[in-house]
Amino acid sequence: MSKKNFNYPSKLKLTPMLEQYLGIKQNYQDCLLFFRMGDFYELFFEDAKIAARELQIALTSRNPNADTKIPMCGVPHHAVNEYLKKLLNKGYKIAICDQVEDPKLAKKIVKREVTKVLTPGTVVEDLNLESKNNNFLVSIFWNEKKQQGAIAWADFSTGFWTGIQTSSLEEIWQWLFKLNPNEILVPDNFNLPIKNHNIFKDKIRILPKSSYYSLNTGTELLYKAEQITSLKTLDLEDKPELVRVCGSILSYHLQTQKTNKFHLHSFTVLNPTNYLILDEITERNLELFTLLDGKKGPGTLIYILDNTLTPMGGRLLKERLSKPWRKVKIITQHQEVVSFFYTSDELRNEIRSLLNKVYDLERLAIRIFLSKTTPKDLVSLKETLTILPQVHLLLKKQKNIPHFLIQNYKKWDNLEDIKEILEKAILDNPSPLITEGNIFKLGFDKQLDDLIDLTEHGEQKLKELLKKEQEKHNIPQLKLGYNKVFGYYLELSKVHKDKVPSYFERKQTLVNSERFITPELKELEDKILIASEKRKLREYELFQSLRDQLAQQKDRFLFMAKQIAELDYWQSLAETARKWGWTKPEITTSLELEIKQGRHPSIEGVIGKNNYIPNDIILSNEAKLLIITGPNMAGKSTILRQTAIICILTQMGSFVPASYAKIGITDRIFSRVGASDNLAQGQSTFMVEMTETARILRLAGRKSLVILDEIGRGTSTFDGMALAWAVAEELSKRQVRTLFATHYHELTQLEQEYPNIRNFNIAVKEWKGEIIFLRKLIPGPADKSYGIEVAKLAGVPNQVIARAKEILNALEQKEAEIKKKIIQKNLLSFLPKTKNFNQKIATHPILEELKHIDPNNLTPIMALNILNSWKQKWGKYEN
Ligand SMILES: Nc1ncnc2c1ncn2[C@@H]1O[C@H](COP(=O)(O)OP(=O)(O)OP(=O)(O)O)[C@@H](O)[C@H]1O
Repeated sequence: MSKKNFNYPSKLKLTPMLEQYLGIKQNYQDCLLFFRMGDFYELFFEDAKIAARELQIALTSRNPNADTKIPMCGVPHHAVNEYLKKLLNKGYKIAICDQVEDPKLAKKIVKREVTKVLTPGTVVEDLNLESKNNNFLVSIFWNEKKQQGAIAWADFSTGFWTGIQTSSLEEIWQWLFKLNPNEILVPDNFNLPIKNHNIFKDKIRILPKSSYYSLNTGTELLYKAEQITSLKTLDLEDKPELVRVCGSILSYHLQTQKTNKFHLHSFTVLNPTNYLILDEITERNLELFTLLDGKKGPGTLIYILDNTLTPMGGRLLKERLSKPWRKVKIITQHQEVVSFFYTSDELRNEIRSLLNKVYDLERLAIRIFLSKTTPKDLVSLKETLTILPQVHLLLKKQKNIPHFLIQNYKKWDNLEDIKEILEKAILDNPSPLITEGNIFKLGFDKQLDDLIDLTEHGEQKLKELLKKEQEKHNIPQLKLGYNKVFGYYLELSKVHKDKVPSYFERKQTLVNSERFITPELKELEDKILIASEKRKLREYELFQSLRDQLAQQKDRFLFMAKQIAELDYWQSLAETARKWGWTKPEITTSLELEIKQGRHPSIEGVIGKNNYIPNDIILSNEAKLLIITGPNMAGKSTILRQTAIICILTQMGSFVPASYAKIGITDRIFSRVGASDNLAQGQSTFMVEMTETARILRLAGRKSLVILDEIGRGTSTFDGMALAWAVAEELSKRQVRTLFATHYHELTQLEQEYPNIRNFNIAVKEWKGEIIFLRKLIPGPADKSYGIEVAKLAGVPNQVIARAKEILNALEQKEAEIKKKIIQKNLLSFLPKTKNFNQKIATHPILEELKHIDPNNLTPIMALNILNSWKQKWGKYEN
């Protein structure tokens, strides 16, 4: 929503309240202004129309009888969060304008100020935050002249932020799609397709480049926020575009958080070479977080993988799944710890039952620091802190702990001092609001104790005073009363007039009695009447001071939040491995990949352990590119995806769904799987397919893993096949580890020409005219397509199936025969040879060995041994 010039009807007669409203609204034109009036937040003019429509609440008018009406709607203040949540989800920016003085003390009109600005990408309150998801705000900058740009992203609710500078605009888009942020900041000169991009249009905030993206302001803000004196400290001295985007995020921080306190962690420049790069398309194709149709839940990898119990652990798991490691040392360190938790079910169960009671320490710490915490937050903090020492003790008791885990828990800080304060201070079930009192326990503060005593025992104290006066002057007839005019009074019948002491001040004379007050009674009355207000005020003061005290401990809280997240991550991977019978993979720096009895975890999760048929896959120097053929529905895509998923899991330090796996580290995984059109971006299905293929061919290297599913099928047979053929050749020549599923049977001839290409197919059986899927990957090409049989299975009517068969027969006999002759028999002989193919690589190792064997000098035993070694090496591809 952007309203540059806020207009209101000029004929409007302005009341002081409206004048105040308009004065404030001028500065928040791009926000919906929630204006506090008594127990309601009201919205006026255009804001009211939008809110009424979006929130489905009644639109009324402030001055129903006037000529020029003011549209208005409102929501009760105690339910405001629900409404805010809805508007944030729809991408609105909201300014909350509160009454900042006591209305009773206000001389004319109560003072109001905007106390916070909420935007979808910057909220830190528990509003629309999903506990196990990060809430990213992204900022982008592109310097057209230098052809250089940067992207940075921050989660204000956890303090995490990072970014990269790059000379590739495409890389910026990749990150943007992958992060799928809730809000995107861009400078006003940003003349790129993003502006028109349907997907992100509601999330974009266009900011003035000169102020938000200035290099000087960016540098100054970074100095202030990170408390540094040189950009070198953050490795930013040679990254001006990144400094600009960081600056824009910090400026936005100032604007929205309404505080000069920066709470983001130390900025780290992201180094992509540390990670296995999975672009957004690959994440989507492999259904890591969402299904292809965008839904979450069963069928996604995260659904199977996530056995975390804390929000921090859940977020960490997602982060690592989207960015697994690339360094063997790091992976094995984590793998050892996962193994440790895997082997002891008892320990894991105990840890799990403790972690289950831990709250979101990370977000609690940030809310405390930003003074946005509630009494309930402090109860959650207290409960979390009671768990920490128990987890610590449990870990300390264990034997044979991996060194990496010891390092982790040695630095453990149980935060016992904070726990003690909270235990003394906060009630177990405090009031949800900080202004309502009823937050603190007795014994925490003497002044508050007196006030609580008065509010809760005032009546008793009055009775005690009465008794004292009765006994002192021997007038048991003295009574206590109350009326609105005098408040509390002492009453005595006229009969005992002579017993009235001199300090009793007469207030009223009735027919038979007289009413008095005493200085002591007056003082007690004042105390009682204002004690309740005073108590609220005192509790508010105490809460603020406790919050400030806790805010200073932010780094300790965040450190422990990290420890807990890490622990939760390990136990979760161990739990998943146990649940699904996964094994620990071997990791190597070679380019090999060997998976025995591999399964697709998400499909297995849906169809059940017993219904999944495992498969072996070997990629080696001699089998770098596997051409996988087989009928529709046989399981080609599944095997492609499961191989990629097993690599990803390995590099997260996880166990994998296989009986054995040896995985050579991968730097990038590329996928071209299935039809995904991007009509929103104005591209056809075939165009998307080719754009993705082009990207793979540009970026894939020997350490990458490429999975290609039926490329070229979106165009005419010859065009498509020619493209698929050429792409396979290219990847084979570049020795990129590739799984290539295709329906073009002609491609299986590539095996004869390229020594690192191998044919595989997924076996099916025909039985009484029906097709039975065996789901087994076996060497060699598939014999036929079975397209019509699969169509029959899908319920295509019998008459259509029968007719299709007729047509197929005819085609096969006549035209198809001619084609077959040309394509299948002679294709290799008449296709032009490719250039620059390295013959040395192309030679099959067996042939290479044969060259050096002299049969005349071989004994039968030696010959048998050689044969045996070949059998061991090459005989794996048996049926
Ligand atoms: N190994 C397996 N064990 C059990 N079920 C499997 C296995 N592999 C695949 N399936 C089941 O078969 C379905 C189809 O598999 P998949 O999509 O991989 O086939 P495909 O050969 O790629 O088909 P198409 O060529 O039509 O795209 C999967 O959704 C899954 O339910």
